[in-house]
Formats: sequence, C-alpha cells, structure tokens
Amino acid sequence: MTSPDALPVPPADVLGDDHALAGWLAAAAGDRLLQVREQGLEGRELKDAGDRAAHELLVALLAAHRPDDAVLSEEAADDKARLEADRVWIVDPLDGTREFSEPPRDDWAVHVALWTRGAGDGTTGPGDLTAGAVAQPALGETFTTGAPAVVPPRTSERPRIAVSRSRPPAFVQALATELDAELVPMGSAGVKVVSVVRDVADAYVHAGGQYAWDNAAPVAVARAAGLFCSRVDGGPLVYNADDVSLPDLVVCRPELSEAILAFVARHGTD
Ligand SMILES: Nc1ncnc2c1ncn2[C@@H]1O[C@H](COP(=O)(O)O)[C@@H](OP(=O)(O)O)[C@H]1O
Ligand SMILES: [Mg+2]
Repeated sequence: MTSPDALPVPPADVLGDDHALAGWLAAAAGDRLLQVREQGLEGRELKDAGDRAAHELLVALLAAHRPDDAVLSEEAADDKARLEADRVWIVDPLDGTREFSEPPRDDWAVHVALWTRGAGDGTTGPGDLTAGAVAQPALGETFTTGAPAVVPPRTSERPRIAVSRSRPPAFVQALATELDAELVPMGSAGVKVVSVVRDVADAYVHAGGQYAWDNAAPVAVARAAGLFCSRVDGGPLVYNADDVSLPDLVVCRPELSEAILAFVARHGTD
C-alpha cells in the first residue's frame, strides 16, 4: 500500500487546472514506476508490482485532490458509478506492462484522461474527453492537452505505421503493402500515439481488442496536437460508455486518414 504521507504533493498552480493535473499525475506515477523497476523484481512479479504501485498512487492522489470525481482504472473493478458522474478520470496506470517488465525497453506509459459530461458535439454520447496526459517515463517525457504538442514536419516520405509488438492485427500488413508503408512494432498504445506526435511514426492502427483506458488519454493528447482520431470504420471514439471495450482505432497525420479508412472500408479488419 502507498501510505498517505508518502504521497507527492502537487504544486498549487497544478491543482486548479485539470490539464496540468493530468500531466502531473501521469509524471508522478511514472516516477513511481521507475522506482519499482529498480527493485530487482522480474517477470510477473515486476508486472504486478508496477500495475499495483501506479494504480494505488493515482487513486490516492485523485481521492485527495478530486474527491467528487469518479475513476475508471484498468486495475480496479468498474463499479459503474461513473455512468452517473459528471466527471470521470479514465486511467491506465501502466500501459505496455509487458515492455515495462523487459528493461531497458522504454515503450511503456502512464495514461490519465478526464471525461466530462456535456462536453463534445453530441456525436460521442453525453460527454467527451476534456483533458489528458501520456507519460513515457523511460524517456522522461509527458505529453498533455494543456500544452499541446506541435507535431513536427514529416521526415519520412514513406508512411510509418506504429503497430502492436505482441498482437499486430493481420490486416495492417496488407494495409502497409497497399500504402507502401513501413510497420514499426512497439509496445503500449500511449507510446504508439506519442510516436505519431513525435514524428517517429505517421499512423497508429489497431483492431482486435482494447479498452477505454488503453486509448482515452492517448486520443485526448492526439486530438490536442491536431492528429486525426477515429474508430477504424471512421466512427467516433466514445468514452465512458457502459461497455469499456473500445477495440479499434486509427490515430494519424490528417493527410493519411482517407487512405487508411478507405482500405478498411474495402477490406475490413479480418
Ligand atoms: N487484442 C487485444 N485485446 C485486449 N487488449 C489488447 C489487445 N491488443 C492490445 N491490447 C492492450 O492494449 C495495450 C497496448 O497493447 P500493445 O502494446 O500490444 O499495443 C495493452 O495494455 P496493457 O499493457 O495496459 O495491458 C494491451 O493489453
Ligand atoms: Mg493498457
């Protein structure tokens, strides 16, 4: 257990700003995960210790600083109170748990997103994401909606598609062939989205399974940076739905969305 007196304290200017708080929370959990990685654990023990430590820290900090808000975390039961709440933090305390347990890999992340009732244009249900942050602690980087990243000019003429390292959807290989694209396998949905923000990749395409916590914060950060985000059928990404499954998405430079969605419309994702 994280004892309350071991909790880091957010600076005053962070407390009043959801964007800043999301970034500070993700970075704080990332620092905790870097400490856990130094404890000499391996394999399943290291994965479990990381998941638990980051989850407990985020839940304790949210209880301390946003006591009226609901929380949906990968590492806790979904009590559905969130469906009546006006504000819901959607967190994945450790995304890319597998890669976290394989030092010195750096492709793992902390995701913190805020969903707010009444936000959005009505296409994404009763509310939408209003703040978010993705920390990539092993790089010492945190990307937030508060200070949206400026996506640099594209350095690769040939599109680079970030794809799951352990569960790449089969259709993405055919998509890459059609677009004359290169596949870039890596762990963590957050790291793949951040790789598009950083011009390490130009698109992230996934299907076959994922949950709201895997992509909420990455999508908040990607939208703020001006990237295109949708389901693979072009439909909206809906958060804080009853069903936490959100199995597919496309995040890409805007100029690639048409070709990717057209491929999926023609060939499906089987
Ligand atoms: N087919 C699938 N079904 C369920 N979850 C999936 C999945 N493919 C990827 N994910 C989840 O999405 C996150 C990123 O996966 P990947 O690294 O393979 O791209 C991981 O989250 P966690 O590490 O939080 O479990 C992983 O569990
Ligand atoms: Mg995850």
